[in-house]
Amino acid sequence: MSDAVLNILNISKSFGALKASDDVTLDVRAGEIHALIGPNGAGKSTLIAQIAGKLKPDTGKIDLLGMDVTRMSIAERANLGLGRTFQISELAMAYTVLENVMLGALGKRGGAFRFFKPVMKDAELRERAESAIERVGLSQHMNKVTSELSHGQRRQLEVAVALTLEPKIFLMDEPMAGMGAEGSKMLTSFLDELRGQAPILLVEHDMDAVFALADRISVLVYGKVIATGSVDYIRNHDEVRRAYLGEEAA
Ligand SMILES: Nc1ncnc2c1ncn2[C@@H]1O[C@H](COP(=O)(O)OP(=O)(O)OP(=O)(O)O)[C@@H](O)[C@H]1O
Repeated sequence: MSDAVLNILNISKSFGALKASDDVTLDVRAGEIHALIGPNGAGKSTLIAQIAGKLKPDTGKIDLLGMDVTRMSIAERANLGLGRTFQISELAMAYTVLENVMLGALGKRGGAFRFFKPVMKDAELRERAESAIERVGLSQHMNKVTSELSHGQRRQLEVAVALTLEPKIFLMDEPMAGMGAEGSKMLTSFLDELRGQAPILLVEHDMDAVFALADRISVLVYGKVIATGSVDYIRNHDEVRRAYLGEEAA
């Protein structure tokens, strides 16, 4: 049996006449960071949305841990172990770091927001949240209100929220976006370590981060995967250089 945690098989998705995903097949294997790169509008976010369950593919199949999840809801996929970093807008800005992470853990239990207060006293949940916060290096900011965090710290917080769900795989859509050089470096080393816990499908424009982290890279152009392979293979791939990397790979 293959060690693929996620298998995307012949996925296609059109918006009117536009094929945003065109017969995409790729897998994410245990222990790896698989980067998905491509020019603006290539269909990276559309593909991630189909894996997460936000969009339904027109054709094709998505297997997660050997189960066909193509028709499952976002919540069902999350419960199976599909973690994704939330967009910043999904964090509750008026709440503390700890409260945000506990809210995330609560989601896993199917609880409701109105039960939040008693939940804050739930020792097991709190412990899980605190350990996730520690793992991303935000312990000293545990009781800070989220709106007071820097952009980079909010990114770390998103990962902590995802970690409480004990994901078997992570989807990350441009985690480096808006980070300064120092923040990117820190996040790069964190993701490097995280792959040991759960493999990552990483959409990222920051090529330094991609080349530093990826075990494999898939290149999407006009909705199609034009190449999949190691960093060296992709850097030296003629069509990829023409379509996307240009001088960057030189
Ligand atoms: N809901 C939608 N309705 C119509 N067209 C859409 C929709 N979502 C995406 N598209 C189009 O599908 C194509 C792929 O978009 P997508 O956002 O997936 O690309 P991307 O590779 O993530 O781009 P970027 O790197 O700029 O984020 C684009 O041409 C986009 O305009």
